[in-house]
This record gives sequence, structure tokens and C-alpha cells, in this order.
Amino acid sequence: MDGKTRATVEEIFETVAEASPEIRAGLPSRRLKSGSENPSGEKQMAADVFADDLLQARLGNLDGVGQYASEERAEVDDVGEGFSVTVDPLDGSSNLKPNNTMGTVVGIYDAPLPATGEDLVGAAYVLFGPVSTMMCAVDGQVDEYLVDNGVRNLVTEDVALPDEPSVYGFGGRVPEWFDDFSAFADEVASDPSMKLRYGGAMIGDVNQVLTYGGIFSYPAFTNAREGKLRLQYEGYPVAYIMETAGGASSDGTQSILDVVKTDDIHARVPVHVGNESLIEKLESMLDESVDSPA
Ligand SMILES: O=P(O)(O)OC[C@H]1O[C@](O)(COP(=O)(O)O)[C@@H](O)[C@@H]1O
Ligand SMILES: [Mg+2]
Ligand SMILES: [Mg+2]
Repeated sequence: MDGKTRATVEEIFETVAEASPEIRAGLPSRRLKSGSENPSGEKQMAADVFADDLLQARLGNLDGVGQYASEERAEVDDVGEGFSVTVDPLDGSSNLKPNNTMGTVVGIYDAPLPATGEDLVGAAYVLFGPVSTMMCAVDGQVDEYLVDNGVRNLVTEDVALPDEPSVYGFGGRVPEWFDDFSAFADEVASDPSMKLRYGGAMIGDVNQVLTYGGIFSYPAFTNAREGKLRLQYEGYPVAYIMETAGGASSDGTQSILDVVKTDDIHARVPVHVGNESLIEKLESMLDESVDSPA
């Protein structure tokens, strides 16, 4: 990776870190529905709209950013020349009401949007928990930071997914899972070394997998084969972070990073990320009947 690319990616990371205390401080007064829907047909919280506007203004202002897209706005914004940035401004915003965890997810692509997994030059997330963690993946390495007053402080350099998996979290309604995924879930659950830990925000669930080892899935459903999570804002960035940390990702048959993009900037994808052994097992169990509803 050349120095200019690296510097631009770091500037984008720094801008997200800088905005994160403002996003966090804006949450208490914005835990209500905004009255509008996002392009995926979900009711937006006031905090979703606030975080999106803030990030659009800050990231769109950077010299090295050419496009900004988020799951909260219909169209891609052309903001200048440079990398394309995709944002899930508040991942897990349905956790606002019960005061559970949530975060911000960012993908940086060296191509116009919609881009492909191969176009990624960096990805990061901020997790709003008891502390604000920021996980940044660039140039083959993931680093973990604590964000304090908008500044990243390095906690762990070169984060590696633990070899021994111990946690799992599977999203959606169990009756709507395909039979083959249910069989995989049963196998994971029956492993005495595995514990169910599910929080309802992808980024919180992914962060505990990165911390302890394991698997997070938001699978295909019998009534929604494409799953729920969005490829450009959630699927590609989280797969890039997990694979860079030594883990694996899958849409059920292939790495999420190899999933072919469509023209739809809001396209969805089944998401499975975690230890390679579990992703391999999953793919072997889904292969046979992935196309046949339960
Ligand atoms: O509560 P549900 O419908 O199972 O969905 C939970 C999943 O949906 C999400 O909240 C979707 O993300 P947004 O909150 O950004 O729309 C994921 O973070 C989470 O994994
Ligand atoms: Mg999300
Ligand atoms: Mg969101």
C-alpha cells in the first residue's frame, strides 16, 4: 500500500474517532423514532439520522473522499475526488431503547460505489460499550484502540482472532432459519466449549468473537434469502476486518469479500464471520440444501 493511500485511510479513521464522542453524546436525547424510514424500509431512530448527518458532513469534507454512502440515505453522495466511504452510522440502533450496545461501521473503497470486497483499502468500527473501542483494519493488520476525547489510543497492535472458539451468536427468527443452518446451529450449541452470547448489534457480537474466538451469523431466511445485513455497509467491512485478523467470512458458500456486487447500494447478504474451522464446517453443512427452503 502506498503512503498516500495509507495517509488517507488513517485520516478517515481519525475523523470517525473524532466524531464518535459527539455521536455518543447525542444518543440520550435521540432514543425515539424519527418518524421516517430508511431505504431498507426500517424505521429510523433520531440517533440514526443524527449520526449519519454528522458523519456525512465530516467525512464528506475530507480531501481524499470522493463518495459517501450510508444505509440511512437513498443515494450515494458525490462529495469530491478520492476514496468511497460507506457507513452504517449506528449499527444496532434498536438497542437504544433497552440501553444495549451499538456502534459505527465504516468501509473505505478505492472505487466508485457500489464497490466490491476487493476494492476495500480499509475498514473500521467504533463500539459504544462501557468504553469506546475502535478496531481498524488496513494494510493486512487490525489494531485495537480505545477512543478517548475523540483520540485513538492503541490497546492491541496486530489483533489476532483467538485459535480456540468459545462464543457464538446467531440472529433472526429461529423458525425462519433454513434446516441446514439450524442443523449447524445445533452442532455449535452442543459443543461443550461454546457459549451463546448474543447482543442484537452486529458490531458488538462481532467484537466479542474477535475478542474470544467463535462465530457470528445473521443467516439467510426462508422468507428472505438475502438475509438482513447490507453488503456495502456491514457485510464487506466486517468480513474485511475478520479476515484481516486471521478469521474467515462466508455468505454460506464463499467469502463475503468475493460476493458479486449488484447495482443496488442497499443490497443485503447473509453474514457469517469467525474462526475458519467454524466457517468451513458451516459451508460444508450448507452446501447441499442451500437452495431449498425448510
Ligand atoms: O433485532 P434483529 O431484527 O434481529 O436485528 C439485529 C441485527 O440488525 C442490526 O441491528 C442491523 O443493523 P442496523 O441497526 O444498523 O440497522 C444488526 O446490528 C443486528 O445484528
Ligand atoms: Mg447495522
Ligand atoms: Mg444502522
